[in-house]
Amino acid sequence: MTKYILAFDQGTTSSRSIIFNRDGDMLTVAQKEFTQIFPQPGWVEHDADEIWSSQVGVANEALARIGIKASDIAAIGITNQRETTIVWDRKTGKPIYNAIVWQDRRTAADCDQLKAEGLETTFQQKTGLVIDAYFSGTKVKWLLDNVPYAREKAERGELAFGTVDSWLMWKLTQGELHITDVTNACRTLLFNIHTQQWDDELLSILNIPRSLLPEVRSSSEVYGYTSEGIFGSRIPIAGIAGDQQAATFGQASLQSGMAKNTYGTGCFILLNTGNQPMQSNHKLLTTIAWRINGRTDYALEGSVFIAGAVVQWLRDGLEIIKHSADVEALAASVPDTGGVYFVPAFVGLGAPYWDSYARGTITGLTRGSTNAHIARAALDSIAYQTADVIEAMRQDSQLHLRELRVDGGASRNNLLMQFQADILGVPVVRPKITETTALGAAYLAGLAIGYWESEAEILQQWQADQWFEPKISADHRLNLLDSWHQAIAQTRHR
Ligand SMILES: Nc1ncnc2c1ncn2[C@@H]1O[C@H](COP(=O)(O)OP(=O)(O)O)[C@@H](O)[C@H]1O
Ligand SMILES: O=P(O)(O)OC[C@H](O)CO
Repeated sequence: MTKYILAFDQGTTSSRSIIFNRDGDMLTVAQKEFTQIFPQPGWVEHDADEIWSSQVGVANEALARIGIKASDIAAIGITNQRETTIVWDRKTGKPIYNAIVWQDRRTAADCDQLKAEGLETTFQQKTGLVIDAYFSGTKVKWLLDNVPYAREKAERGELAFGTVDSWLMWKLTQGELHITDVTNACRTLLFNIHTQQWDDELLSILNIPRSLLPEVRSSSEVYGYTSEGIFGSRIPIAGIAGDQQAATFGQASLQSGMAKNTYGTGCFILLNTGNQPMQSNHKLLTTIAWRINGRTDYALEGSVFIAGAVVQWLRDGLEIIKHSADVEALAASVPDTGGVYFVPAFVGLGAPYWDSYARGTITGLTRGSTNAHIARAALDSIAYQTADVIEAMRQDSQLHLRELRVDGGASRNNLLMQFQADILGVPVVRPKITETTALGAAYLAGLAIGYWESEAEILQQWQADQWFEPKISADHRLNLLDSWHQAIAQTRHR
């Protein structure tokens, strides 16, 4: 009987389950959006039970669609929205509060306080991260300080913390396993990326008891099996990685110097830097790309908070398009932005600025500006933000990128991809399989059980679909970037 790999891709806006075969072909995708909860401005939550029910629901749907059973699945790989924080009661298995999502800014003032205490270097040297509300650490502290009796319970060892991978693993094994992998652990502000251990000094700064924390494992190994009641028969769970690291793996950016950008709600650019962590001098993150068979690869990451989400705002806020895909035709109806620049700092700015208090700005409007100019400026902003990150990577690593591999919903937009190549002066390449996040998780699981033999096999499976070559002159590029940086300056919080 042919066996398949089932990937769980638990994202910010939807849960997806995708089934792959040995050739890395996608046989089916089942997807379900779930509720986004905005209790206050700047706060974003998910219902952790809905995360679980939607994920298991789409897994069953995917199996049913192609008429296979759990016993036909060789292994499950899990990939997930990162940093999103869940704390649950070990005895009842019930979350003590909603999941606090990576986008949530409620702990921005706590982060300011940590910075004022001069702790930036300590956190950066140990975790590779900047102090920001984006990461899990201050979210866990907030839960312990604000949910009634949470701290007392945590101190008695009654609570468990996990990112979404840990939560899914706990549910899949009915409370048998409380684990995470290094790629998720390294996004918490609590994990030392050099020793690959939870760090007592950081735990004490944030006042988080160690008993809350999951055991940290590699990204590719048989961690355990799904409980019998869930899919009928027990399936090995053999891969875990945060979604951006999984996408880097799925893009076969397996060698130092290779980079990918995923254009979803935000944009996440990861540059593989090989077996040594590279510290950034330009506010990029040093992150673990994966750990396989005792070997750790690292990446430099630039996280941009608003990318495809600016297109959603054109759709839902301004209502100038009906569907996200309509933005391409509207933007292409004008030759350029007519001098309009749009900085979509709706939730502040991520890398390389890390300005929590910047807000969105549109500059250069004239009587001649139209919806089309604004749409084009919105698309361009995605490419400019990426260019800022890649310039910071160039300065940090001295590497000149040979190509940028792209994926994610907005990478379908050819106008955007062409402008991305133009503004970078680097070719952009879109692969045949753009579900690279799920594919990466499938590969990690498959490697652990010998379904795929080696990373060399994975390198061979990656195939380009479309190339976008830079077409504008270096002078034109510099002028555009200069105007963009003037717009950024107007956006910054002073
Ligand atoms: N043709 C398009 N042009 C620009 N943006 C698009 C297009 N199609 C989808 N998007 C944007 O891509 C995002 C969805 O991509 P996806 O990879 O599913 O994101 P996520 O995993 O963050 O939920 C949405 O923000 C949407 O506005
Ligand atoms: O779920 P996505 O694709 O928006 O990715 C979210 C990132 O993991 C946040 O760090």
